[in-house]
Amino acid sequence: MPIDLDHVKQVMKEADCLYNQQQIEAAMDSMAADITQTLQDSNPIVYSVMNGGLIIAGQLLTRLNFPMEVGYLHATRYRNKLSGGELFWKARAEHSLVGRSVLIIDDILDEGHTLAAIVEYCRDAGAEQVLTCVLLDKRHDRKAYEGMRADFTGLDVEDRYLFGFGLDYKGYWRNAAGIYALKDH
Ligand SMILES: O=P(O)(O)OC[C@H]1O[C@H](OP(=O)(O)OP(=O)(O)O)[C@H](O)[C@@H]1O
Ligand SMILES: Nc1nc2[nH]cnc2c(=O)[nH]1
Repeated sequence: MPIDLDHVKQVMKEADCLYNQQQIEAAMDSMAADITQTLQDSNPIVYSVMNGGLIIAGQLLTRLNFPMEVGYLHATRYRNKLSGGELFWKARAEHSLVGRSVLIIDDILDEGHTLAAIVEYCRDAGAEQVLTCVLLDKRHDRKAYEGMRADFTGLDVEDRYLFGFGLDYKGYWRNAAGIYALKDH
């Protein structure tokens, strides 16, 4: 069934803006400095996790001024729904990961099952080190394992359904230049 675009627009009107573009840019500057310090001499392969990682990866990568290869992985467990299910792989790595440093960039660490599975996949494929970077870490106690954190985190965020800056509401608003929380969620 096609989605009602008036509903999509209404969702944005009623949403709460949790972080604006300026705040996100400051967080990306800070992450870029930390990533540079850690990875600048390691010739990493940097993967964006599609689809949500697209915007943050694009904007973060231009802040990193050292040699790297860039690609994407595509794994999803929400599939435009508001709650997650089993992880479904759509595209795996094209490079050999043997002996390499790998940086995974995604929009959010929520329960963490997506990132945990991707890290395990890269390690199994022979990567020497696998580091993770997320714009957002959702605060709650439902993580895949206790104390789970990414190696680089932009902003902590409250436990609500979010969209914007890569995150979708039913496939829409990934393009929004801020982080928004759905009304009453
Ligand atoms: O920490 P988790 O609870 O596993 O959730 C985080 C994942 O959920 C979203 O992806 P989604 O499956 O919605 O696919 P998408 O990136 O195409 O929106 C997001 O981009 C992360 O990859
Ligand atoms: N759009 C969206 N995708 C998610 N994947 C995991 N958590 C979220 C969330 O809050 N919003």
